[in-house]
Amino acid sequence: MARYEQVQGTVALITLTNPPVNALSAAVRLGITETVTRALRDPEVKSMVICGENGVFCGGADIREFAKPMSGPPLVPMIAAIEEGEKPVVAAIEGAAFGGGLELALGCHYRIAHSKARVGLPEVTLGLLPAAGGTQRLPRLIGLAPALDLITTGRHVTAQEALKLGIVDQVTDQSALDLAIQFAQQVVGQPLLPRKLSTRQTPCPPDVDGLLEETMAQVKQRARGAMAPIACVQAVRAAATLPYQAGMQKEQELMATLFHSSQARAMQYCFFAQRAVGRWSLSSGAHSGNSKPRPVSKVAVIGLGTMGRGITVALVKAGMSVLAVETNKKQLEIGKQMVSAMLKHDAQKRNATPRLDLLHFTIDLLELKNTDLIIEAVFEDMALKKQVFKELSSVCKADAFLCTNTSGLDVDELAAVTKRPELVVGMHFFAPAHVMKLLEVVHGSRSSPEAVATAMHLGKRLGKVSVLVGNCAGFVGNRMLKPYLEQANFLLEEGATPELVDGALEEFGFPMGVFKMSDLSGLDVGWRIRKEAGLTGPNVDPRDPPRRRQGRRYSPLPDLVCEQGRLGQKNGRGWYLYDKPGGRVATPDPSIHKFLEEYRIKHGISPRQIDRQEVVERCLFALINEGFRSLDDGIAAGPEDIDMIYVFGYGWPRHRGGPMFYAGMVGLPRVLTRLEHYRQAHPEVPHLEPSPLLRRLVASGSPPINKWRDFLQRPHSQL
Ligand SMILES: CCCCCCCCCCCCC[C@H](O)CC(=O)SCCNC(=O)CCNC(=O)[C@H](O)C(C)(C)COP(=O)(O)OP(=O)(O)OC[C@H]1O[C@@H](n2cnc3c(N)ncnc32)[C@H](O)[C@@H]1OP(=O)(O)O
Ligand SMILES: NC(=O)c1ccc[n+]([C@@H]2O[C@H](COP(=O)([O-])OP(=O)(O)OC[C@H]3O[C@@H](n4cnc5c(N)ncnc54)[C@H](O)[C@@H]3O)[C@@H](O)[C@H]2O)c1
Repeated sequence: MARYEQVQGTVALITLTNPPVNALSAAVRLGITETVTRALRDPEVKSMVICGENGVFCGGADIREFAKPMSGPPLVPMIAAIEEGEKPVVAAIEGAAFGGGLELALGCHYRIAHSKARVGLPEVTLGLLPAAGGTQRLPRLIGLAPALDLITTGRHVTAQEALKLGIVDQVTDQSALDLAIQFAQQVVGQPLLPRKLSTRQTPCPPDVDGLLEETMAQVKQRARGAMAPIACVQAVRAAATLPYQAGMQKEQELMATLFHSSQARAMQYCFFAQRAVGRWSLSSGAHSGNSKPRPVSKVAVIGLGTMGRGITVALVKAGMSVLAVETNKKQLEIGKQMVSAMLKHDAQKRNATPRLDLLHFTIDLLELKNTDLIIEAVFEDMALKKQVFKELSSVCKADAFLCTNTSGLDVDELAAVTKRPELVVGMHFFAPAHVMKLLEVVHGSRSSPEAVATAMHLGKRLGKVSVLVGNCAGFVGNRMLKPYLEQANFLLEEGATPELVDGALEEFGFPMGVFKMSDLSGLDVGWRIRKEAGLTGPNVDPRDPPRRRQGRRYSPLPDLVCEQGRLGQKNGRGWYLYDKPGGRVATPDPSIHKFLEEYRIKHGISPRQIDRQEVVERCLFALINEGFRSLDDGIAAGPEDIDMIYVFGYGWPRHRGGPMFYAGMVGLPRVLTRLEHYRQAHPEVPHLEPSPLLRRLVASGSPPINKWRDFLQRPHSQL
């Protein structure tokens, strides 16, 4: 797993050979240990170069090995042997040097990078810290503040930034390997001690404690309960305050607390799940491996509201030409101003030029005749969307794909009004569409594999995590959100306050609780949907009592709040009070408390003490239960799909792995028992009835999450 060659007479070239990313598996570590020992012993060899095969230096430790018993030579002594050796070693970094890969490079005496290479210590994103000396060597090389930044965020750094920071010694547009070999010959005989990072002092600012405290406070706030970022600060502190060996000891101790933690397992599960959801398949036998996307160069976006603007920005940022369409000149001008401003703002942040030349605006649908793919983002109104799809079907070229950004309407119903139902798919973006990483690609019953492949591929080009889902009301994400919102409202009826519910969910790790999130989205959005569904407004069945609709318990609280003119952040009043319309800082509102008290009195409800555990269980177990139903219906292909939808689209804390992974961590029998308990207490809430799949899994001994697919009633039946 490490190839040994002698080049230019005196240079030992060691190549890591473990495709696709040359991860440091046990075999690779053994290969490095043996080849380095050989080179150090060979009197003909004066220096060494370490590189990776196939244009990638090294993607770090082999993450798949973390779940198995450790075998092979450990990384720390392997890297120490390279650094301590008396022959200069140069790392030739092409592609990527991440995690253990960069730590290996830091053990080398020099680093040469290709201009397209990226480096970083992303262990924190796996629930770990860089534990092969990274927390001790990087600060000694680049200083305390930049090392804290890189290690606590895990961000990837370009070769140019790495050169500026001093992580690499040279960057080249040519072959990094050729330059490294040349370099390795030139440095023979030069003093090696100053190049050994373990011998250096960490460059620190005068107020070390102040910097560490400030960083710790920021990290704790960002971490939302994740342990790894905090351990990263503690480890880097050791690099600034302790001798090297004691720092290494601290690094190992901190790693020991993280390594087998549920958070690390959750985050490593997310790493692989994110990649797995890209490998989609349909019941027809079509799959990502045998279905080719069609090239798309011209895209149109219909509707330049909240979503259309974000989608347009995302497309332009990916270098695509976009024709943006609105109903009239006034709306078009507003949309144009907004999109241009968003692109300029984004370019300014990146010190780049906004690609306004890729944007075209029109109110004339006839201009769409050469477009390859159209994304409709008009109001959530089936009649309007059908009208738009009919027009698109007649004006667009026969093989153009027609996609809808609907949040949950029936994709088949839209496809049916076109002459090309096989080219219709859902592309459900999340707000703000140029920021949020999730794309639900909705497969209608007649969507072709080519249409699915093209939408999935387009999502990838936009930098999204694309997840293929089936067609049902709300698809996967919004369908599961319904019981979650419902439970939150019931908790208010029973005695909770918005801040109690939100506090419990934020403590769980969500960036904001359900009521703050609703205020942010706008309370009128759900109100409109409930009116259309006949749950409130003039279409309600007059025989329904106020707290019952369509045969089940219903809470009119959100409708009553809207009727008071409280629409959320947009007008400064929702479940909370804001300093001004559009304000972001939520303050508990005594008039909402009074309103809730009066409501309970009116409906004869005796408020009770509700604790945080009940909030988490009622809201999240109801959501998880619907996740099991979506799996059993074949609307979600697997638990990983649901988990990635929630992590990337709904702010589910990554260190808890997603709702389905979390259910497995809590224990399926416990989730079942608690749902049964709440169902008994609230017999009029069908969403609390444990799903048949959950029952089957528990009856089968609660198999691990990677076996759940074997228990599905209709695997892929809807896809
Ligand atoms: C009492 C107990 C004491 C316990 C103490 C234990 C001490 C243990 C000592 C450990 C020492 C720690 C060493 C180190 O600090 C830890 C690490 O290095 S962790 C790994 C850090 N690296 C990363 O996070 C990088 C991960 N990879 C990527 O970001 C990307 O893959 C890439 C390298 C940028 C390449 O991107 P792409 O080209 O887009 O390719 P893909 O992402 O699709 O990947 C292709 C394929 O490769 C698989 N893969 C990638 N990286 C790894 C890896 N590091 N290990 C295993 N597999 C990897 C990836 O999953 C893809 O495969 P697929 O999933 O599609 O089958
Ligand atoms: N807002 C969200 O958070 C969100 C998230 C995901 C999906 N969606 C979905 O995206 C779609 C758009 O939602 P939004 O929030 O952007 O709505 P919005 O009200 O902000 O914007 C809709 C835009 O469509 C334009 N429009 C209406 N009819 C049109 C027509 N015939 N031709 C061209 N333009 C037309 C309107 O002028 C308006 O600018 C909806 O289907 C919604 O359910 C919204």
